[in-house]
Amino acid sequence: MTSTTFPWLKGHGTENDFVILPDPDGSVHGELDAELVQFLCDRHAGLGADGVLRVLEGASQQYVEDGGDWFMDYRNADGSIAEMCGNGVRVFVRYLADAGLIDDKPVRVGTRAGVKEVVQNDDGTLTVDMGEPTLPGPAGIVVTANGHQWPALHVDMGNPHAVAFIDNLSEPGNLCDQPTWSPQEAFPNGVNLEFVVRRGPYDVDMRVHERGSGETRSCGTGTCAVTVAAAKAAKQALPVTYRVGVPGGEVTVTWRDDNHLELTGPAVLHARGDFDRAWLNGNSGSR
Ligand SMILES: N[C@@H](CCC[C@H](N)C(=O)O)C(=O)O
Repeated sequence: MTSTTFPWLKGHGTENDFVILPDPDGSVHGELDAELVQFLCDRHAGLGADGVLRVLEGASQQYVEDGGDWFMDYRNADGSIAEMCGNGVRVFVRYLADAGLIDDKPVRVGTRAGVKEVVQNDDGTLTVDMGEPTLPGPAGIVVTANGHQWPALHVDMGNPHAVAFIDNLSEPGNLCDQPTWSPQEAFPNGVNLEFVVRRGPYDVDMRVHERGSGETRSCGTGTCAVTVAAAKAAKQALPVTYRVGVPGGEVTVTWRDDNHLELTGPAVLHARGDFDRAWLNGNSGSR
């Protein structure tokens, strides 16, 4: 039996924004359903967000075998489940700290892409050990947007990314429209698409079309995928650190010599409230 009202918060990491749903033992939302996620993320009829972060205590989680102190149950705006969210996990830990649920020690957050350790830095940023990238291929992936085509590199950060280097960030046009890729079989479960301009040896800017959310103002796993693609393209030795600019700000990504990626960036909480499920039921006929 799920509760009639439930608390929510809003937060963002470089303007990749999320509805946070505290649900320590899973009793508030039960099996979080896609329709509720879609409603909460709706920018006109709901609260508006790129995704939902449900906060579960590690002990109650059932999704990852190797544990974690907390579990981040991440959903895209369309209600689909994704393995990992690099901006979301920083916002998740910001919430835990703000709620007094953790101290200032590193926290281990379970995700569907394994456990991620997050450190709160003295300057207010958070650093996430994002783990190792893989480059599953195949070679010859092509991404098409706005009548342009680019070769792209498949980088897996627990979730799938295709990274294309372009000349100008306006070339992909209106990324509200879904870009396409070939071969289709390269990404049977969909893909996050990054469009990148190199500004310097360790400096890039990007836009992203996220699987399940459309164009967003930032994507943390995407900034890691882009760092991998950029460092590989330039044949740079590890460790290497990049500044990655996104429409909503910038982050720093280090590809360490142990092959792990480390993502550092801000996380902000900016609103909270209580939601009455009756409103959802009452409004469902008018959508
Ligand atoms: N915005 C996130 C990524 C969220 C998941 C992605 N849309 C997917 O479906 O894989 C990030 O900051 O990493």
